[in-house]
Amino acid sequence: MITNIETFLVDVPTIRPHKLSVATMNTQTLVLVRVRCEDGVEGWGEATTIGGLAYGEESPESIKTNIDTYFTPLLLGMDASAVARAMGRVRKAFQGNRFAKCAIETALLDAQARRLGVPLSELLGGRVRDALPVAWTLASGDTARDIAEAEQMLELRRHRIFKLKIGLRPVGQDVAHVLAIKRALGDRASVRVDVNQAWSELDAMRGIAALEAGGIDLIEQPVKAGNVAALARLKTRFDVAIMADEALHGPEDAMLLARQDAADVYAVKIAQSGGLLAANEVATVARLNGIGLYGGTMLEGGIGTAATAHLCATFAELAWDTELFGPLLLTEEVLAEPLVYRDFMLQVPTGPGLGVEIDLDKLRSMQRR
Ligand SMILES: O=C(O)C[C@H]1C=CC(=O)O1
Ligand SMILES: [Mn+2]
Repeated sequence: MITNIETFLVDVPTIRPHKLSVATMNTQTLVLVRVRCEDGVEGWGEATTIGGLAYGEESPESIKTNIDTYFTPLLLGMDASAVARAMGRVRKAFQGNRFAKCAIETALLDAQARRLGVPLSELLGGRVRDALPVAWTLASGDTARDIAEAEQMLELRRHRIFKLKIGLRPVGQDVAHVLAIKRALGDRASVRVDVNQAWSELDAMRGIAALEAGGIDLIEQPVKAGNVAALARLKTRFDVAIMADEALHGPEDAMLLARQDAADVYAVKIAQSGGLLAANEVATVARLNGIGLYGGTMLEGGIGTAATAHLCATFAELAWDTELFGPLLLTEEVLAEPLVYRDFMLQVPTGPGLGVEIDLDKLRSMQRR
């Protein structure tokens, strides 16, 4: 039986400013959920988003309030080991709130996997890989600093895939910035861009042509999420891979984008999808339509990152790797033992459930009050 649900907001400074077209992040607010059960088992989930309300329509504060006010009273007393049944009631009772649903579902699945003594990946169908290649986002806003950061990551053997955040400056300036970085790194790295919806279709036609000619491998969400027709036209027009991110809010969007042949790659994000199982459905739609997969992040800490890693470990094909670097962007760790990044890969935890332990004292000392 579910006996207690607790939510935490934790403000953690980033290691440097992280500049997106929609926000500049100097701190990240982790939204964490602990579900405790009568049998002594507990599970953790995460509902972290980016830039308050700048990126999505759920804020850290609204997620916490909605879980505390609506989800918790509904869930208390339910059978903790009947996860699908509990989530069915949640989905029936509450519209939207994908991040909150993801955190609750993750916590229930973490608890159930611990109860069964298996890694979460085994509840999700079984892992086919133990480590995942991880991209790093260069987003300091400064070309020379980004190149130095990339060189350092290559030297450390931590990342050899780099995603550049653009869309804030005029197209010509952004293109010059990206191509300078690509020229410096050459064939030693895959360089990709994320426009976070900032371009018009005309901007995109100019920008993508230049980026494609300069050897950039992937263009993420160049135009507005709602402009699926433009995304489809860009996919047809260019050879370089086009990835849908903000346009994807779960399995229905995955179907819609596939029907319109709008993207070569899907960024699979568990919170954006409304949970691990919905994210798995997004991946299934992609697979059935010949669309490549990329393990995406909302710059979560160790809990959400581990959860996504367990899901990605079950994908037969993961052609575009992952960007599961969230904890590395933060100055503080909430896990007792940090996730292991080695040889350009994140090692998927092997212990029961998420396979991570939370440092509760530390968490409480950082908790927003
Ligand atoms: O992909 C996004 O839009 C959000 C996020 C993921 C990596 C990063 O730097 O920002
Ligand atoms: Mn993105």
